[in-house]
Amino acid sequence: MATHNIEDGTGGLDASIRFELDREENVGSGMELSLGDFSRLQTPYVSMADLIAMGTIFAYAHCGGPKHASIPFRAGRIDAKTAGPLGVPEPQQDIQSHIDNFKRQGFTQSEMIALVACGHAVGGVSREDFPTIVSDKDFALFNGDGQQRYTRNVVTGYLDNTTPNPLVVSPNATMRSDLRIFSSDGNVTMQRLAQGNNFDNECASLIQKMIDTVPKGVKLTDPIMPIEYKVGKVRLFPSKGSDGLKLTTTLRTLDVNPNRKITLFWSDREGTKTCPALGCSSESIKNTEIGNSLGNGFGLAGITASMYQFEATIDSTTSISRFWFEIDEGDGSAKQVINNGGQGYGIDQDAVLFDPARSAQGFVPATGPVTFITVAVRTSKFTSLAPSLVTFNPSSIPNSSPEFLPKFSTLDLELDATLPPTAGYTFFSAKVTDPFVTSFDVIFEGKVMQEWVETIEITSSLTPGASQ
Ligand code: HEM
Repeated sequence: MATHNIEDGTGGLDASIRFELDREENVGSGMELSLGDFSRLQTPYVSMADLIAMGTIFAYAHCGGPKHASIPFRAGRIDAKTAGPLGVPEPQQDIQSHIDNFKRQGFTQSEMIALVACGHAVGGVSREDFPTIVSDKDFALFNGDGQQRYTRNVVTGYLDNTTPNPLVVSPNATMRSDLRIFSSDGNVTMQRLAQGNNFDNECASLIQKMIDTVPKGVKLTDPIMPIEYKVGKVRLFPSKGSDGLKLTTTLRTLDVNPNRKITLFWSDREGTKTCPALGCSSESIKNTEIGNSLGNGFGLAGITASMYQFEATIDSTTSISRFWFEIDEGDGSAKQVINNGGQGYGIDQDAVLFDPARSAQGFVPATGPVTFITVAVRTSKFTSLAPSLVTFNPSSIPNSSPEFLPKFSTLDLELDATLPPTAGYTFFSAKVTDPFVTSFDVIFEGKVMQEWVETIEITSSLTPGASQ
């Protein structure tokens, strides 16, 4: 975001760093390593810039950032297609350059002082990148805590002259940028940060301001908070053991109640031949507690949530048009219906379906790691055109450059003679040999029929030695 210019709205957190790694001002391998880590989480819907913002929030929490000052996440950042202007501040620059640089980005002098202190509340300087700052060890921490964790010691240690921060005490006075910055207003800001919870609170709001600094025209969402009931991915496919269809989905609730029972209801696609007027039903088959660690957004927000799994058998002749849930908390209170404001959750089509039961991942001796993807097409809808896939490799690995740009590829499916037609469906399969593909869309007659199927949804393994 150091490229932002508040006057003309250009630059900001747009992941242009991926095209700027060879610049002098971006010395070191840290950025490339972080981009490599984040890149695997890119999806067709989540930009690298959003991942950098989210990574900052998680890093802050995981390094011991305070729970009372967590940073809200807003989404919607758009990745730059090319490098941005120069602008990352460097330690040898004079104080006026730093004040001007931060002003260009939209930060006052006092905000600059606090933000630099917040940034340097974790991490340190490595000798390899800055031998003129650190010469006696490989890595010198900013804080006097001796540990890689967030601490306001970067402020208190500076004020009481015990800080080991190399950008304050380096023998090379030219490189003491933190000293020049922290003292630039006569320590007024640093004194304020040392009081009460000021450091935690100001860091949270300034780091939020930093990650929400985006180019003009990019519109960020409101902070993303978990909704009370969240329906997960829905898959409908011909059952393997019977002549029916299988529907799998999940419902996430925001708390844990061991007495809770959730039932899935659905209505037919082709009228009400088999389901009673109030719908067919199936109880959840499993529930799992999620979110009790910092590893996900629930943990960060201090919430423990539950995920209920459903696996219902549907008559393939009547099929399914919509579904809903009924929740019994088991405490005598009235049952609650979760039905998308009365409309139910729709199944938009049952003609072309990704089939997780007939798809598999594994290792084929001749080819290496492979994913066999099967798609079921309602035999009555099948013309002569087979479905195809658009696959997504988030970081173009193994042929990736340090830019870690995602790669889309098209792959045709072929009629699969090993899978006899079942429940009115004919099966088509494709072999994906790129082990880095993380998701795909299923296309039929030029339309996206199944969007963003993730390869982690394929849980079956190939029998060793299979060649399929
Ligand atoms: C005038 C402004 C700044 C200067 C001159 C500066 C300078 C530096 C230098 C020289 C390093 C060592 C990098 C290395 O060894 O490869 C560093 C590390 C770091 N800086 Fe800054 N910085 C500034 C502002 C910021 C800001 C605003 C933040 C974030 C809010 C920040 C966060 C960090 C972090 C987290 C590290 C540790 C990286 C690690 O441990 O690998 N810095 N900074």
